[in-house]
Amino acid sequence: MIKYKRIAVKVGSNVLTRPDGRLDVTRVSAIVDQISVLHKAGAEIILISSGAVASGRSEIKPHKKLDAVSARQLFSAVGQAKLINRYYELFREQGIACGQILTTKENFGSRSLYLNQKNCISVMLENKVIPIVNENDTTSITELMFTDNDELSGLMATMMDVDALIILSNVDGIYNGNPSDPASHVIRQILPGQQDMDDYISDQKSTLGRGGMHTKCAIAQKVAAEGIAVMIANGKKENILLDLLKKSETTICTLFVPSEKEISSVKKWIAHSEDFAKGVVYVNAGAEEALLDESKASSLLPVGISRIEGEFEEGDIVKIIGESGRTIGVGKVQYDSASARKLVGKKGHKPFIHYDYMSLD
Ligand SMILES: Nc1ncnc2c1ncn2[C@@H]1O[C@H](COP(=O)(O)OP(=O)(O)O)[C@@H](O)[C@H]1O
Ligand SMILES: N[C@@H](CCC(=O)OP(=O)(O)O)C(=O)O
Repeated sequence: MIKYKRIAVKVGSNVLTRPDGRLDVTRVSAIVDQISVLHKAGAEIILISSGAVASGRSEIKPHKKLDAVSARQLFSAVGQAKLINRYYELFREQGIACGQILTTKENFGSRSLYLNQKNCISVMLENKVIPIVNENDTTSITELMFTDNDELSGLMATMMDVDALIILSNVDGIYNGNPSDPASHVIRQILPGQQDMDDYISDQKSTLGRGGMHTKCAIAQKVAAEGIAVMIANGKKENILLDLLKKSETTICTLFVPSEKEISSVKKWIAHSEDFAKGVVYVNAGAEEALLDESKASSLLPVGISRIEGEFEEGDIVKIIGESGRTIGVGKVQYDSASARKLVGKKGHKPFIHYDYMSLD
């Protein structure tokens, strides 16, 4: 019996490649076998798989030295084809259909693109097809790339309302010190709103990883705050996925305990939309206090605004900043910037951001 119905599984580059950089077909096969068991037991799995750049790099030797962007484009174009081909054949041997989704950060930037993408994955799941998601590294513009696939997996987990997100890396979880120091151990559980983890985590990364443990941890905390259980575990261990789900008490990982607070799906989208903010709204002290008062739900009214920056349309996302300069949150606006500027500080108008369309930090 599996505890979770819908699960997002993210597999890092290092899990899927050998020390010499080649695709580790045995590991890919082991991951596919475990996902197949879960799929056959009735779980809906969304696989977020890195490994395109790493598998392309070992496949092709460029004629001349390439700049970073060209190298990423070339290696991912070749590597993604190789990777998805492996997955396709391995899932087919299990009698399971899989499909490829290559996405970019822009696809999360507007509600319509977001819902379109959500629809695609929903229809795949309804038809028992396993979605295999990766960033489209061939067309992603450097400034608009996901920090790494951990960020992408967090967005996917929230968008698809999964019950659990499992992040498979090359370490057993988050250590309370340097993972290679025998004196440090894996932190087994992190409660909602718990401590700042930065003291434990170094900037050290695995050889092929992009974001490192800092992003993994920040994403995991954000996703858990939205009610989704998150586990960081070692994808190189035999049967790790099945053990995490069937022998959770005894399997080493870092579990981010999900918050019990109910959050609407639009609020979840807004919570992950800060990078797409088209403008900034500065609020006065009274409005800041009202917004941050957890005992009641307050919308942001024009009377609480002191200044507006940027040009935006109704329905765009803006960042909310308090008098001290601190970012309070983000929200979807009910005015365009020109109309809003005319109403700054004025009473008796509809909310600039309704509470239901606001996510506070
Ligand atoms: N406190 C910590 N606990 C665990 N790993 C850590 C810690 N601090 C830094 N790391 C590094 O984070 C790496 C995993 O992140 P990353 O390189 O992004 O992997 P992936 O390819 O799986 O996304 C580990 O290999 C480890 O070197
Ligand atoms: N989209 C890239 C993934 C880069 C990345 O985020 O890697 P990782 O930190 O190992 O999950 C690829 O497939 O190579």
